[in-house]
Amino acid sequence: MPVETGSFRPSELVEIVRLDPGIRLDIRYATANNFVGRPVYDEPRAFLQRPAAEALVKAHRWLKAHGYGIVVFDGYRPWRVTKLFWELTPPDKRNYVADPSKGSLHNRGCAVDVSMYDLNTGELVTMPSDYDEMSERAHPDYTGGTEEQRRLRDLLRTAMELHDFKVYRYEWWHFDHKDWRQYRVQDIPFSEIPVSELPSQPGEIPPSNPRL
Ligand SMILES: C[C@@H](N)C(=O)N[C@H](C)C(=O)O
Ligand SMILES: [Zn+2]
Repeated sequence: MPVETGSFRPSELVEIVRLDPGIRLDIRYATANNFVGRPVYDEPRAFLQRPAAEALVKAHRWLKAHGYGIVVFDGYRPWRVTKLFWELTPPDKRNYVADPSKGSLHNRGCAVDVSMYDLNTGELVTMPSDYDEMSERAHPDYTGGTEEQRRLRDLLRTAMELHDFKVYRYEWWHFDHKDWRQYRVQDIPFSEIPVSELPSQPGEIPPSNPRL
């Protein structure tokens, strides 16, 4: 684990679906359908630090007016999983995984991997690349693919960037929350994450302005 000095906020990891059950999960790291080829999580769950989780709920509600909802592939990720990803990824593809000597922003509970589903059909949308595809098609500025794929990718980016997230320059699905510097790298498994005493109810998060 990286040695981190300085002061940090106490961790308050919240389970995303408790804030808004309309946010869907597709936790491929709890299945064999991921770039490792086997499950690396015991449970298909997703957590974020509270400010990031609340911002994600606002992005999801903003997207509603456009006919889409958020699908989460991954949120908080224990550090040992970042270390495993790094070890299994060829050196020339390591732009697509975080260096464990620094830790991933996922380890701080402040990064989230997301896509969108169509509110009418319930289907996951098609983006210019698959999730975790380690190629230039994954880059948020990739100019290939279809116009519709790029429109969807750019709509997701707009929704997230209006709500305090920043896209990662090599992955259209990876977004960092602005508060990431305030939280430490952690390695606790999902089963040991304390249950928050104060789960926000859906109505407690003010709606974002859908006209923005
Ligand atoms: C592994 C991929 N889904 C991802 O999250 N990559 C970034 C760079 C990370 O590991 O933090
Ligand atoms: Zn990510």
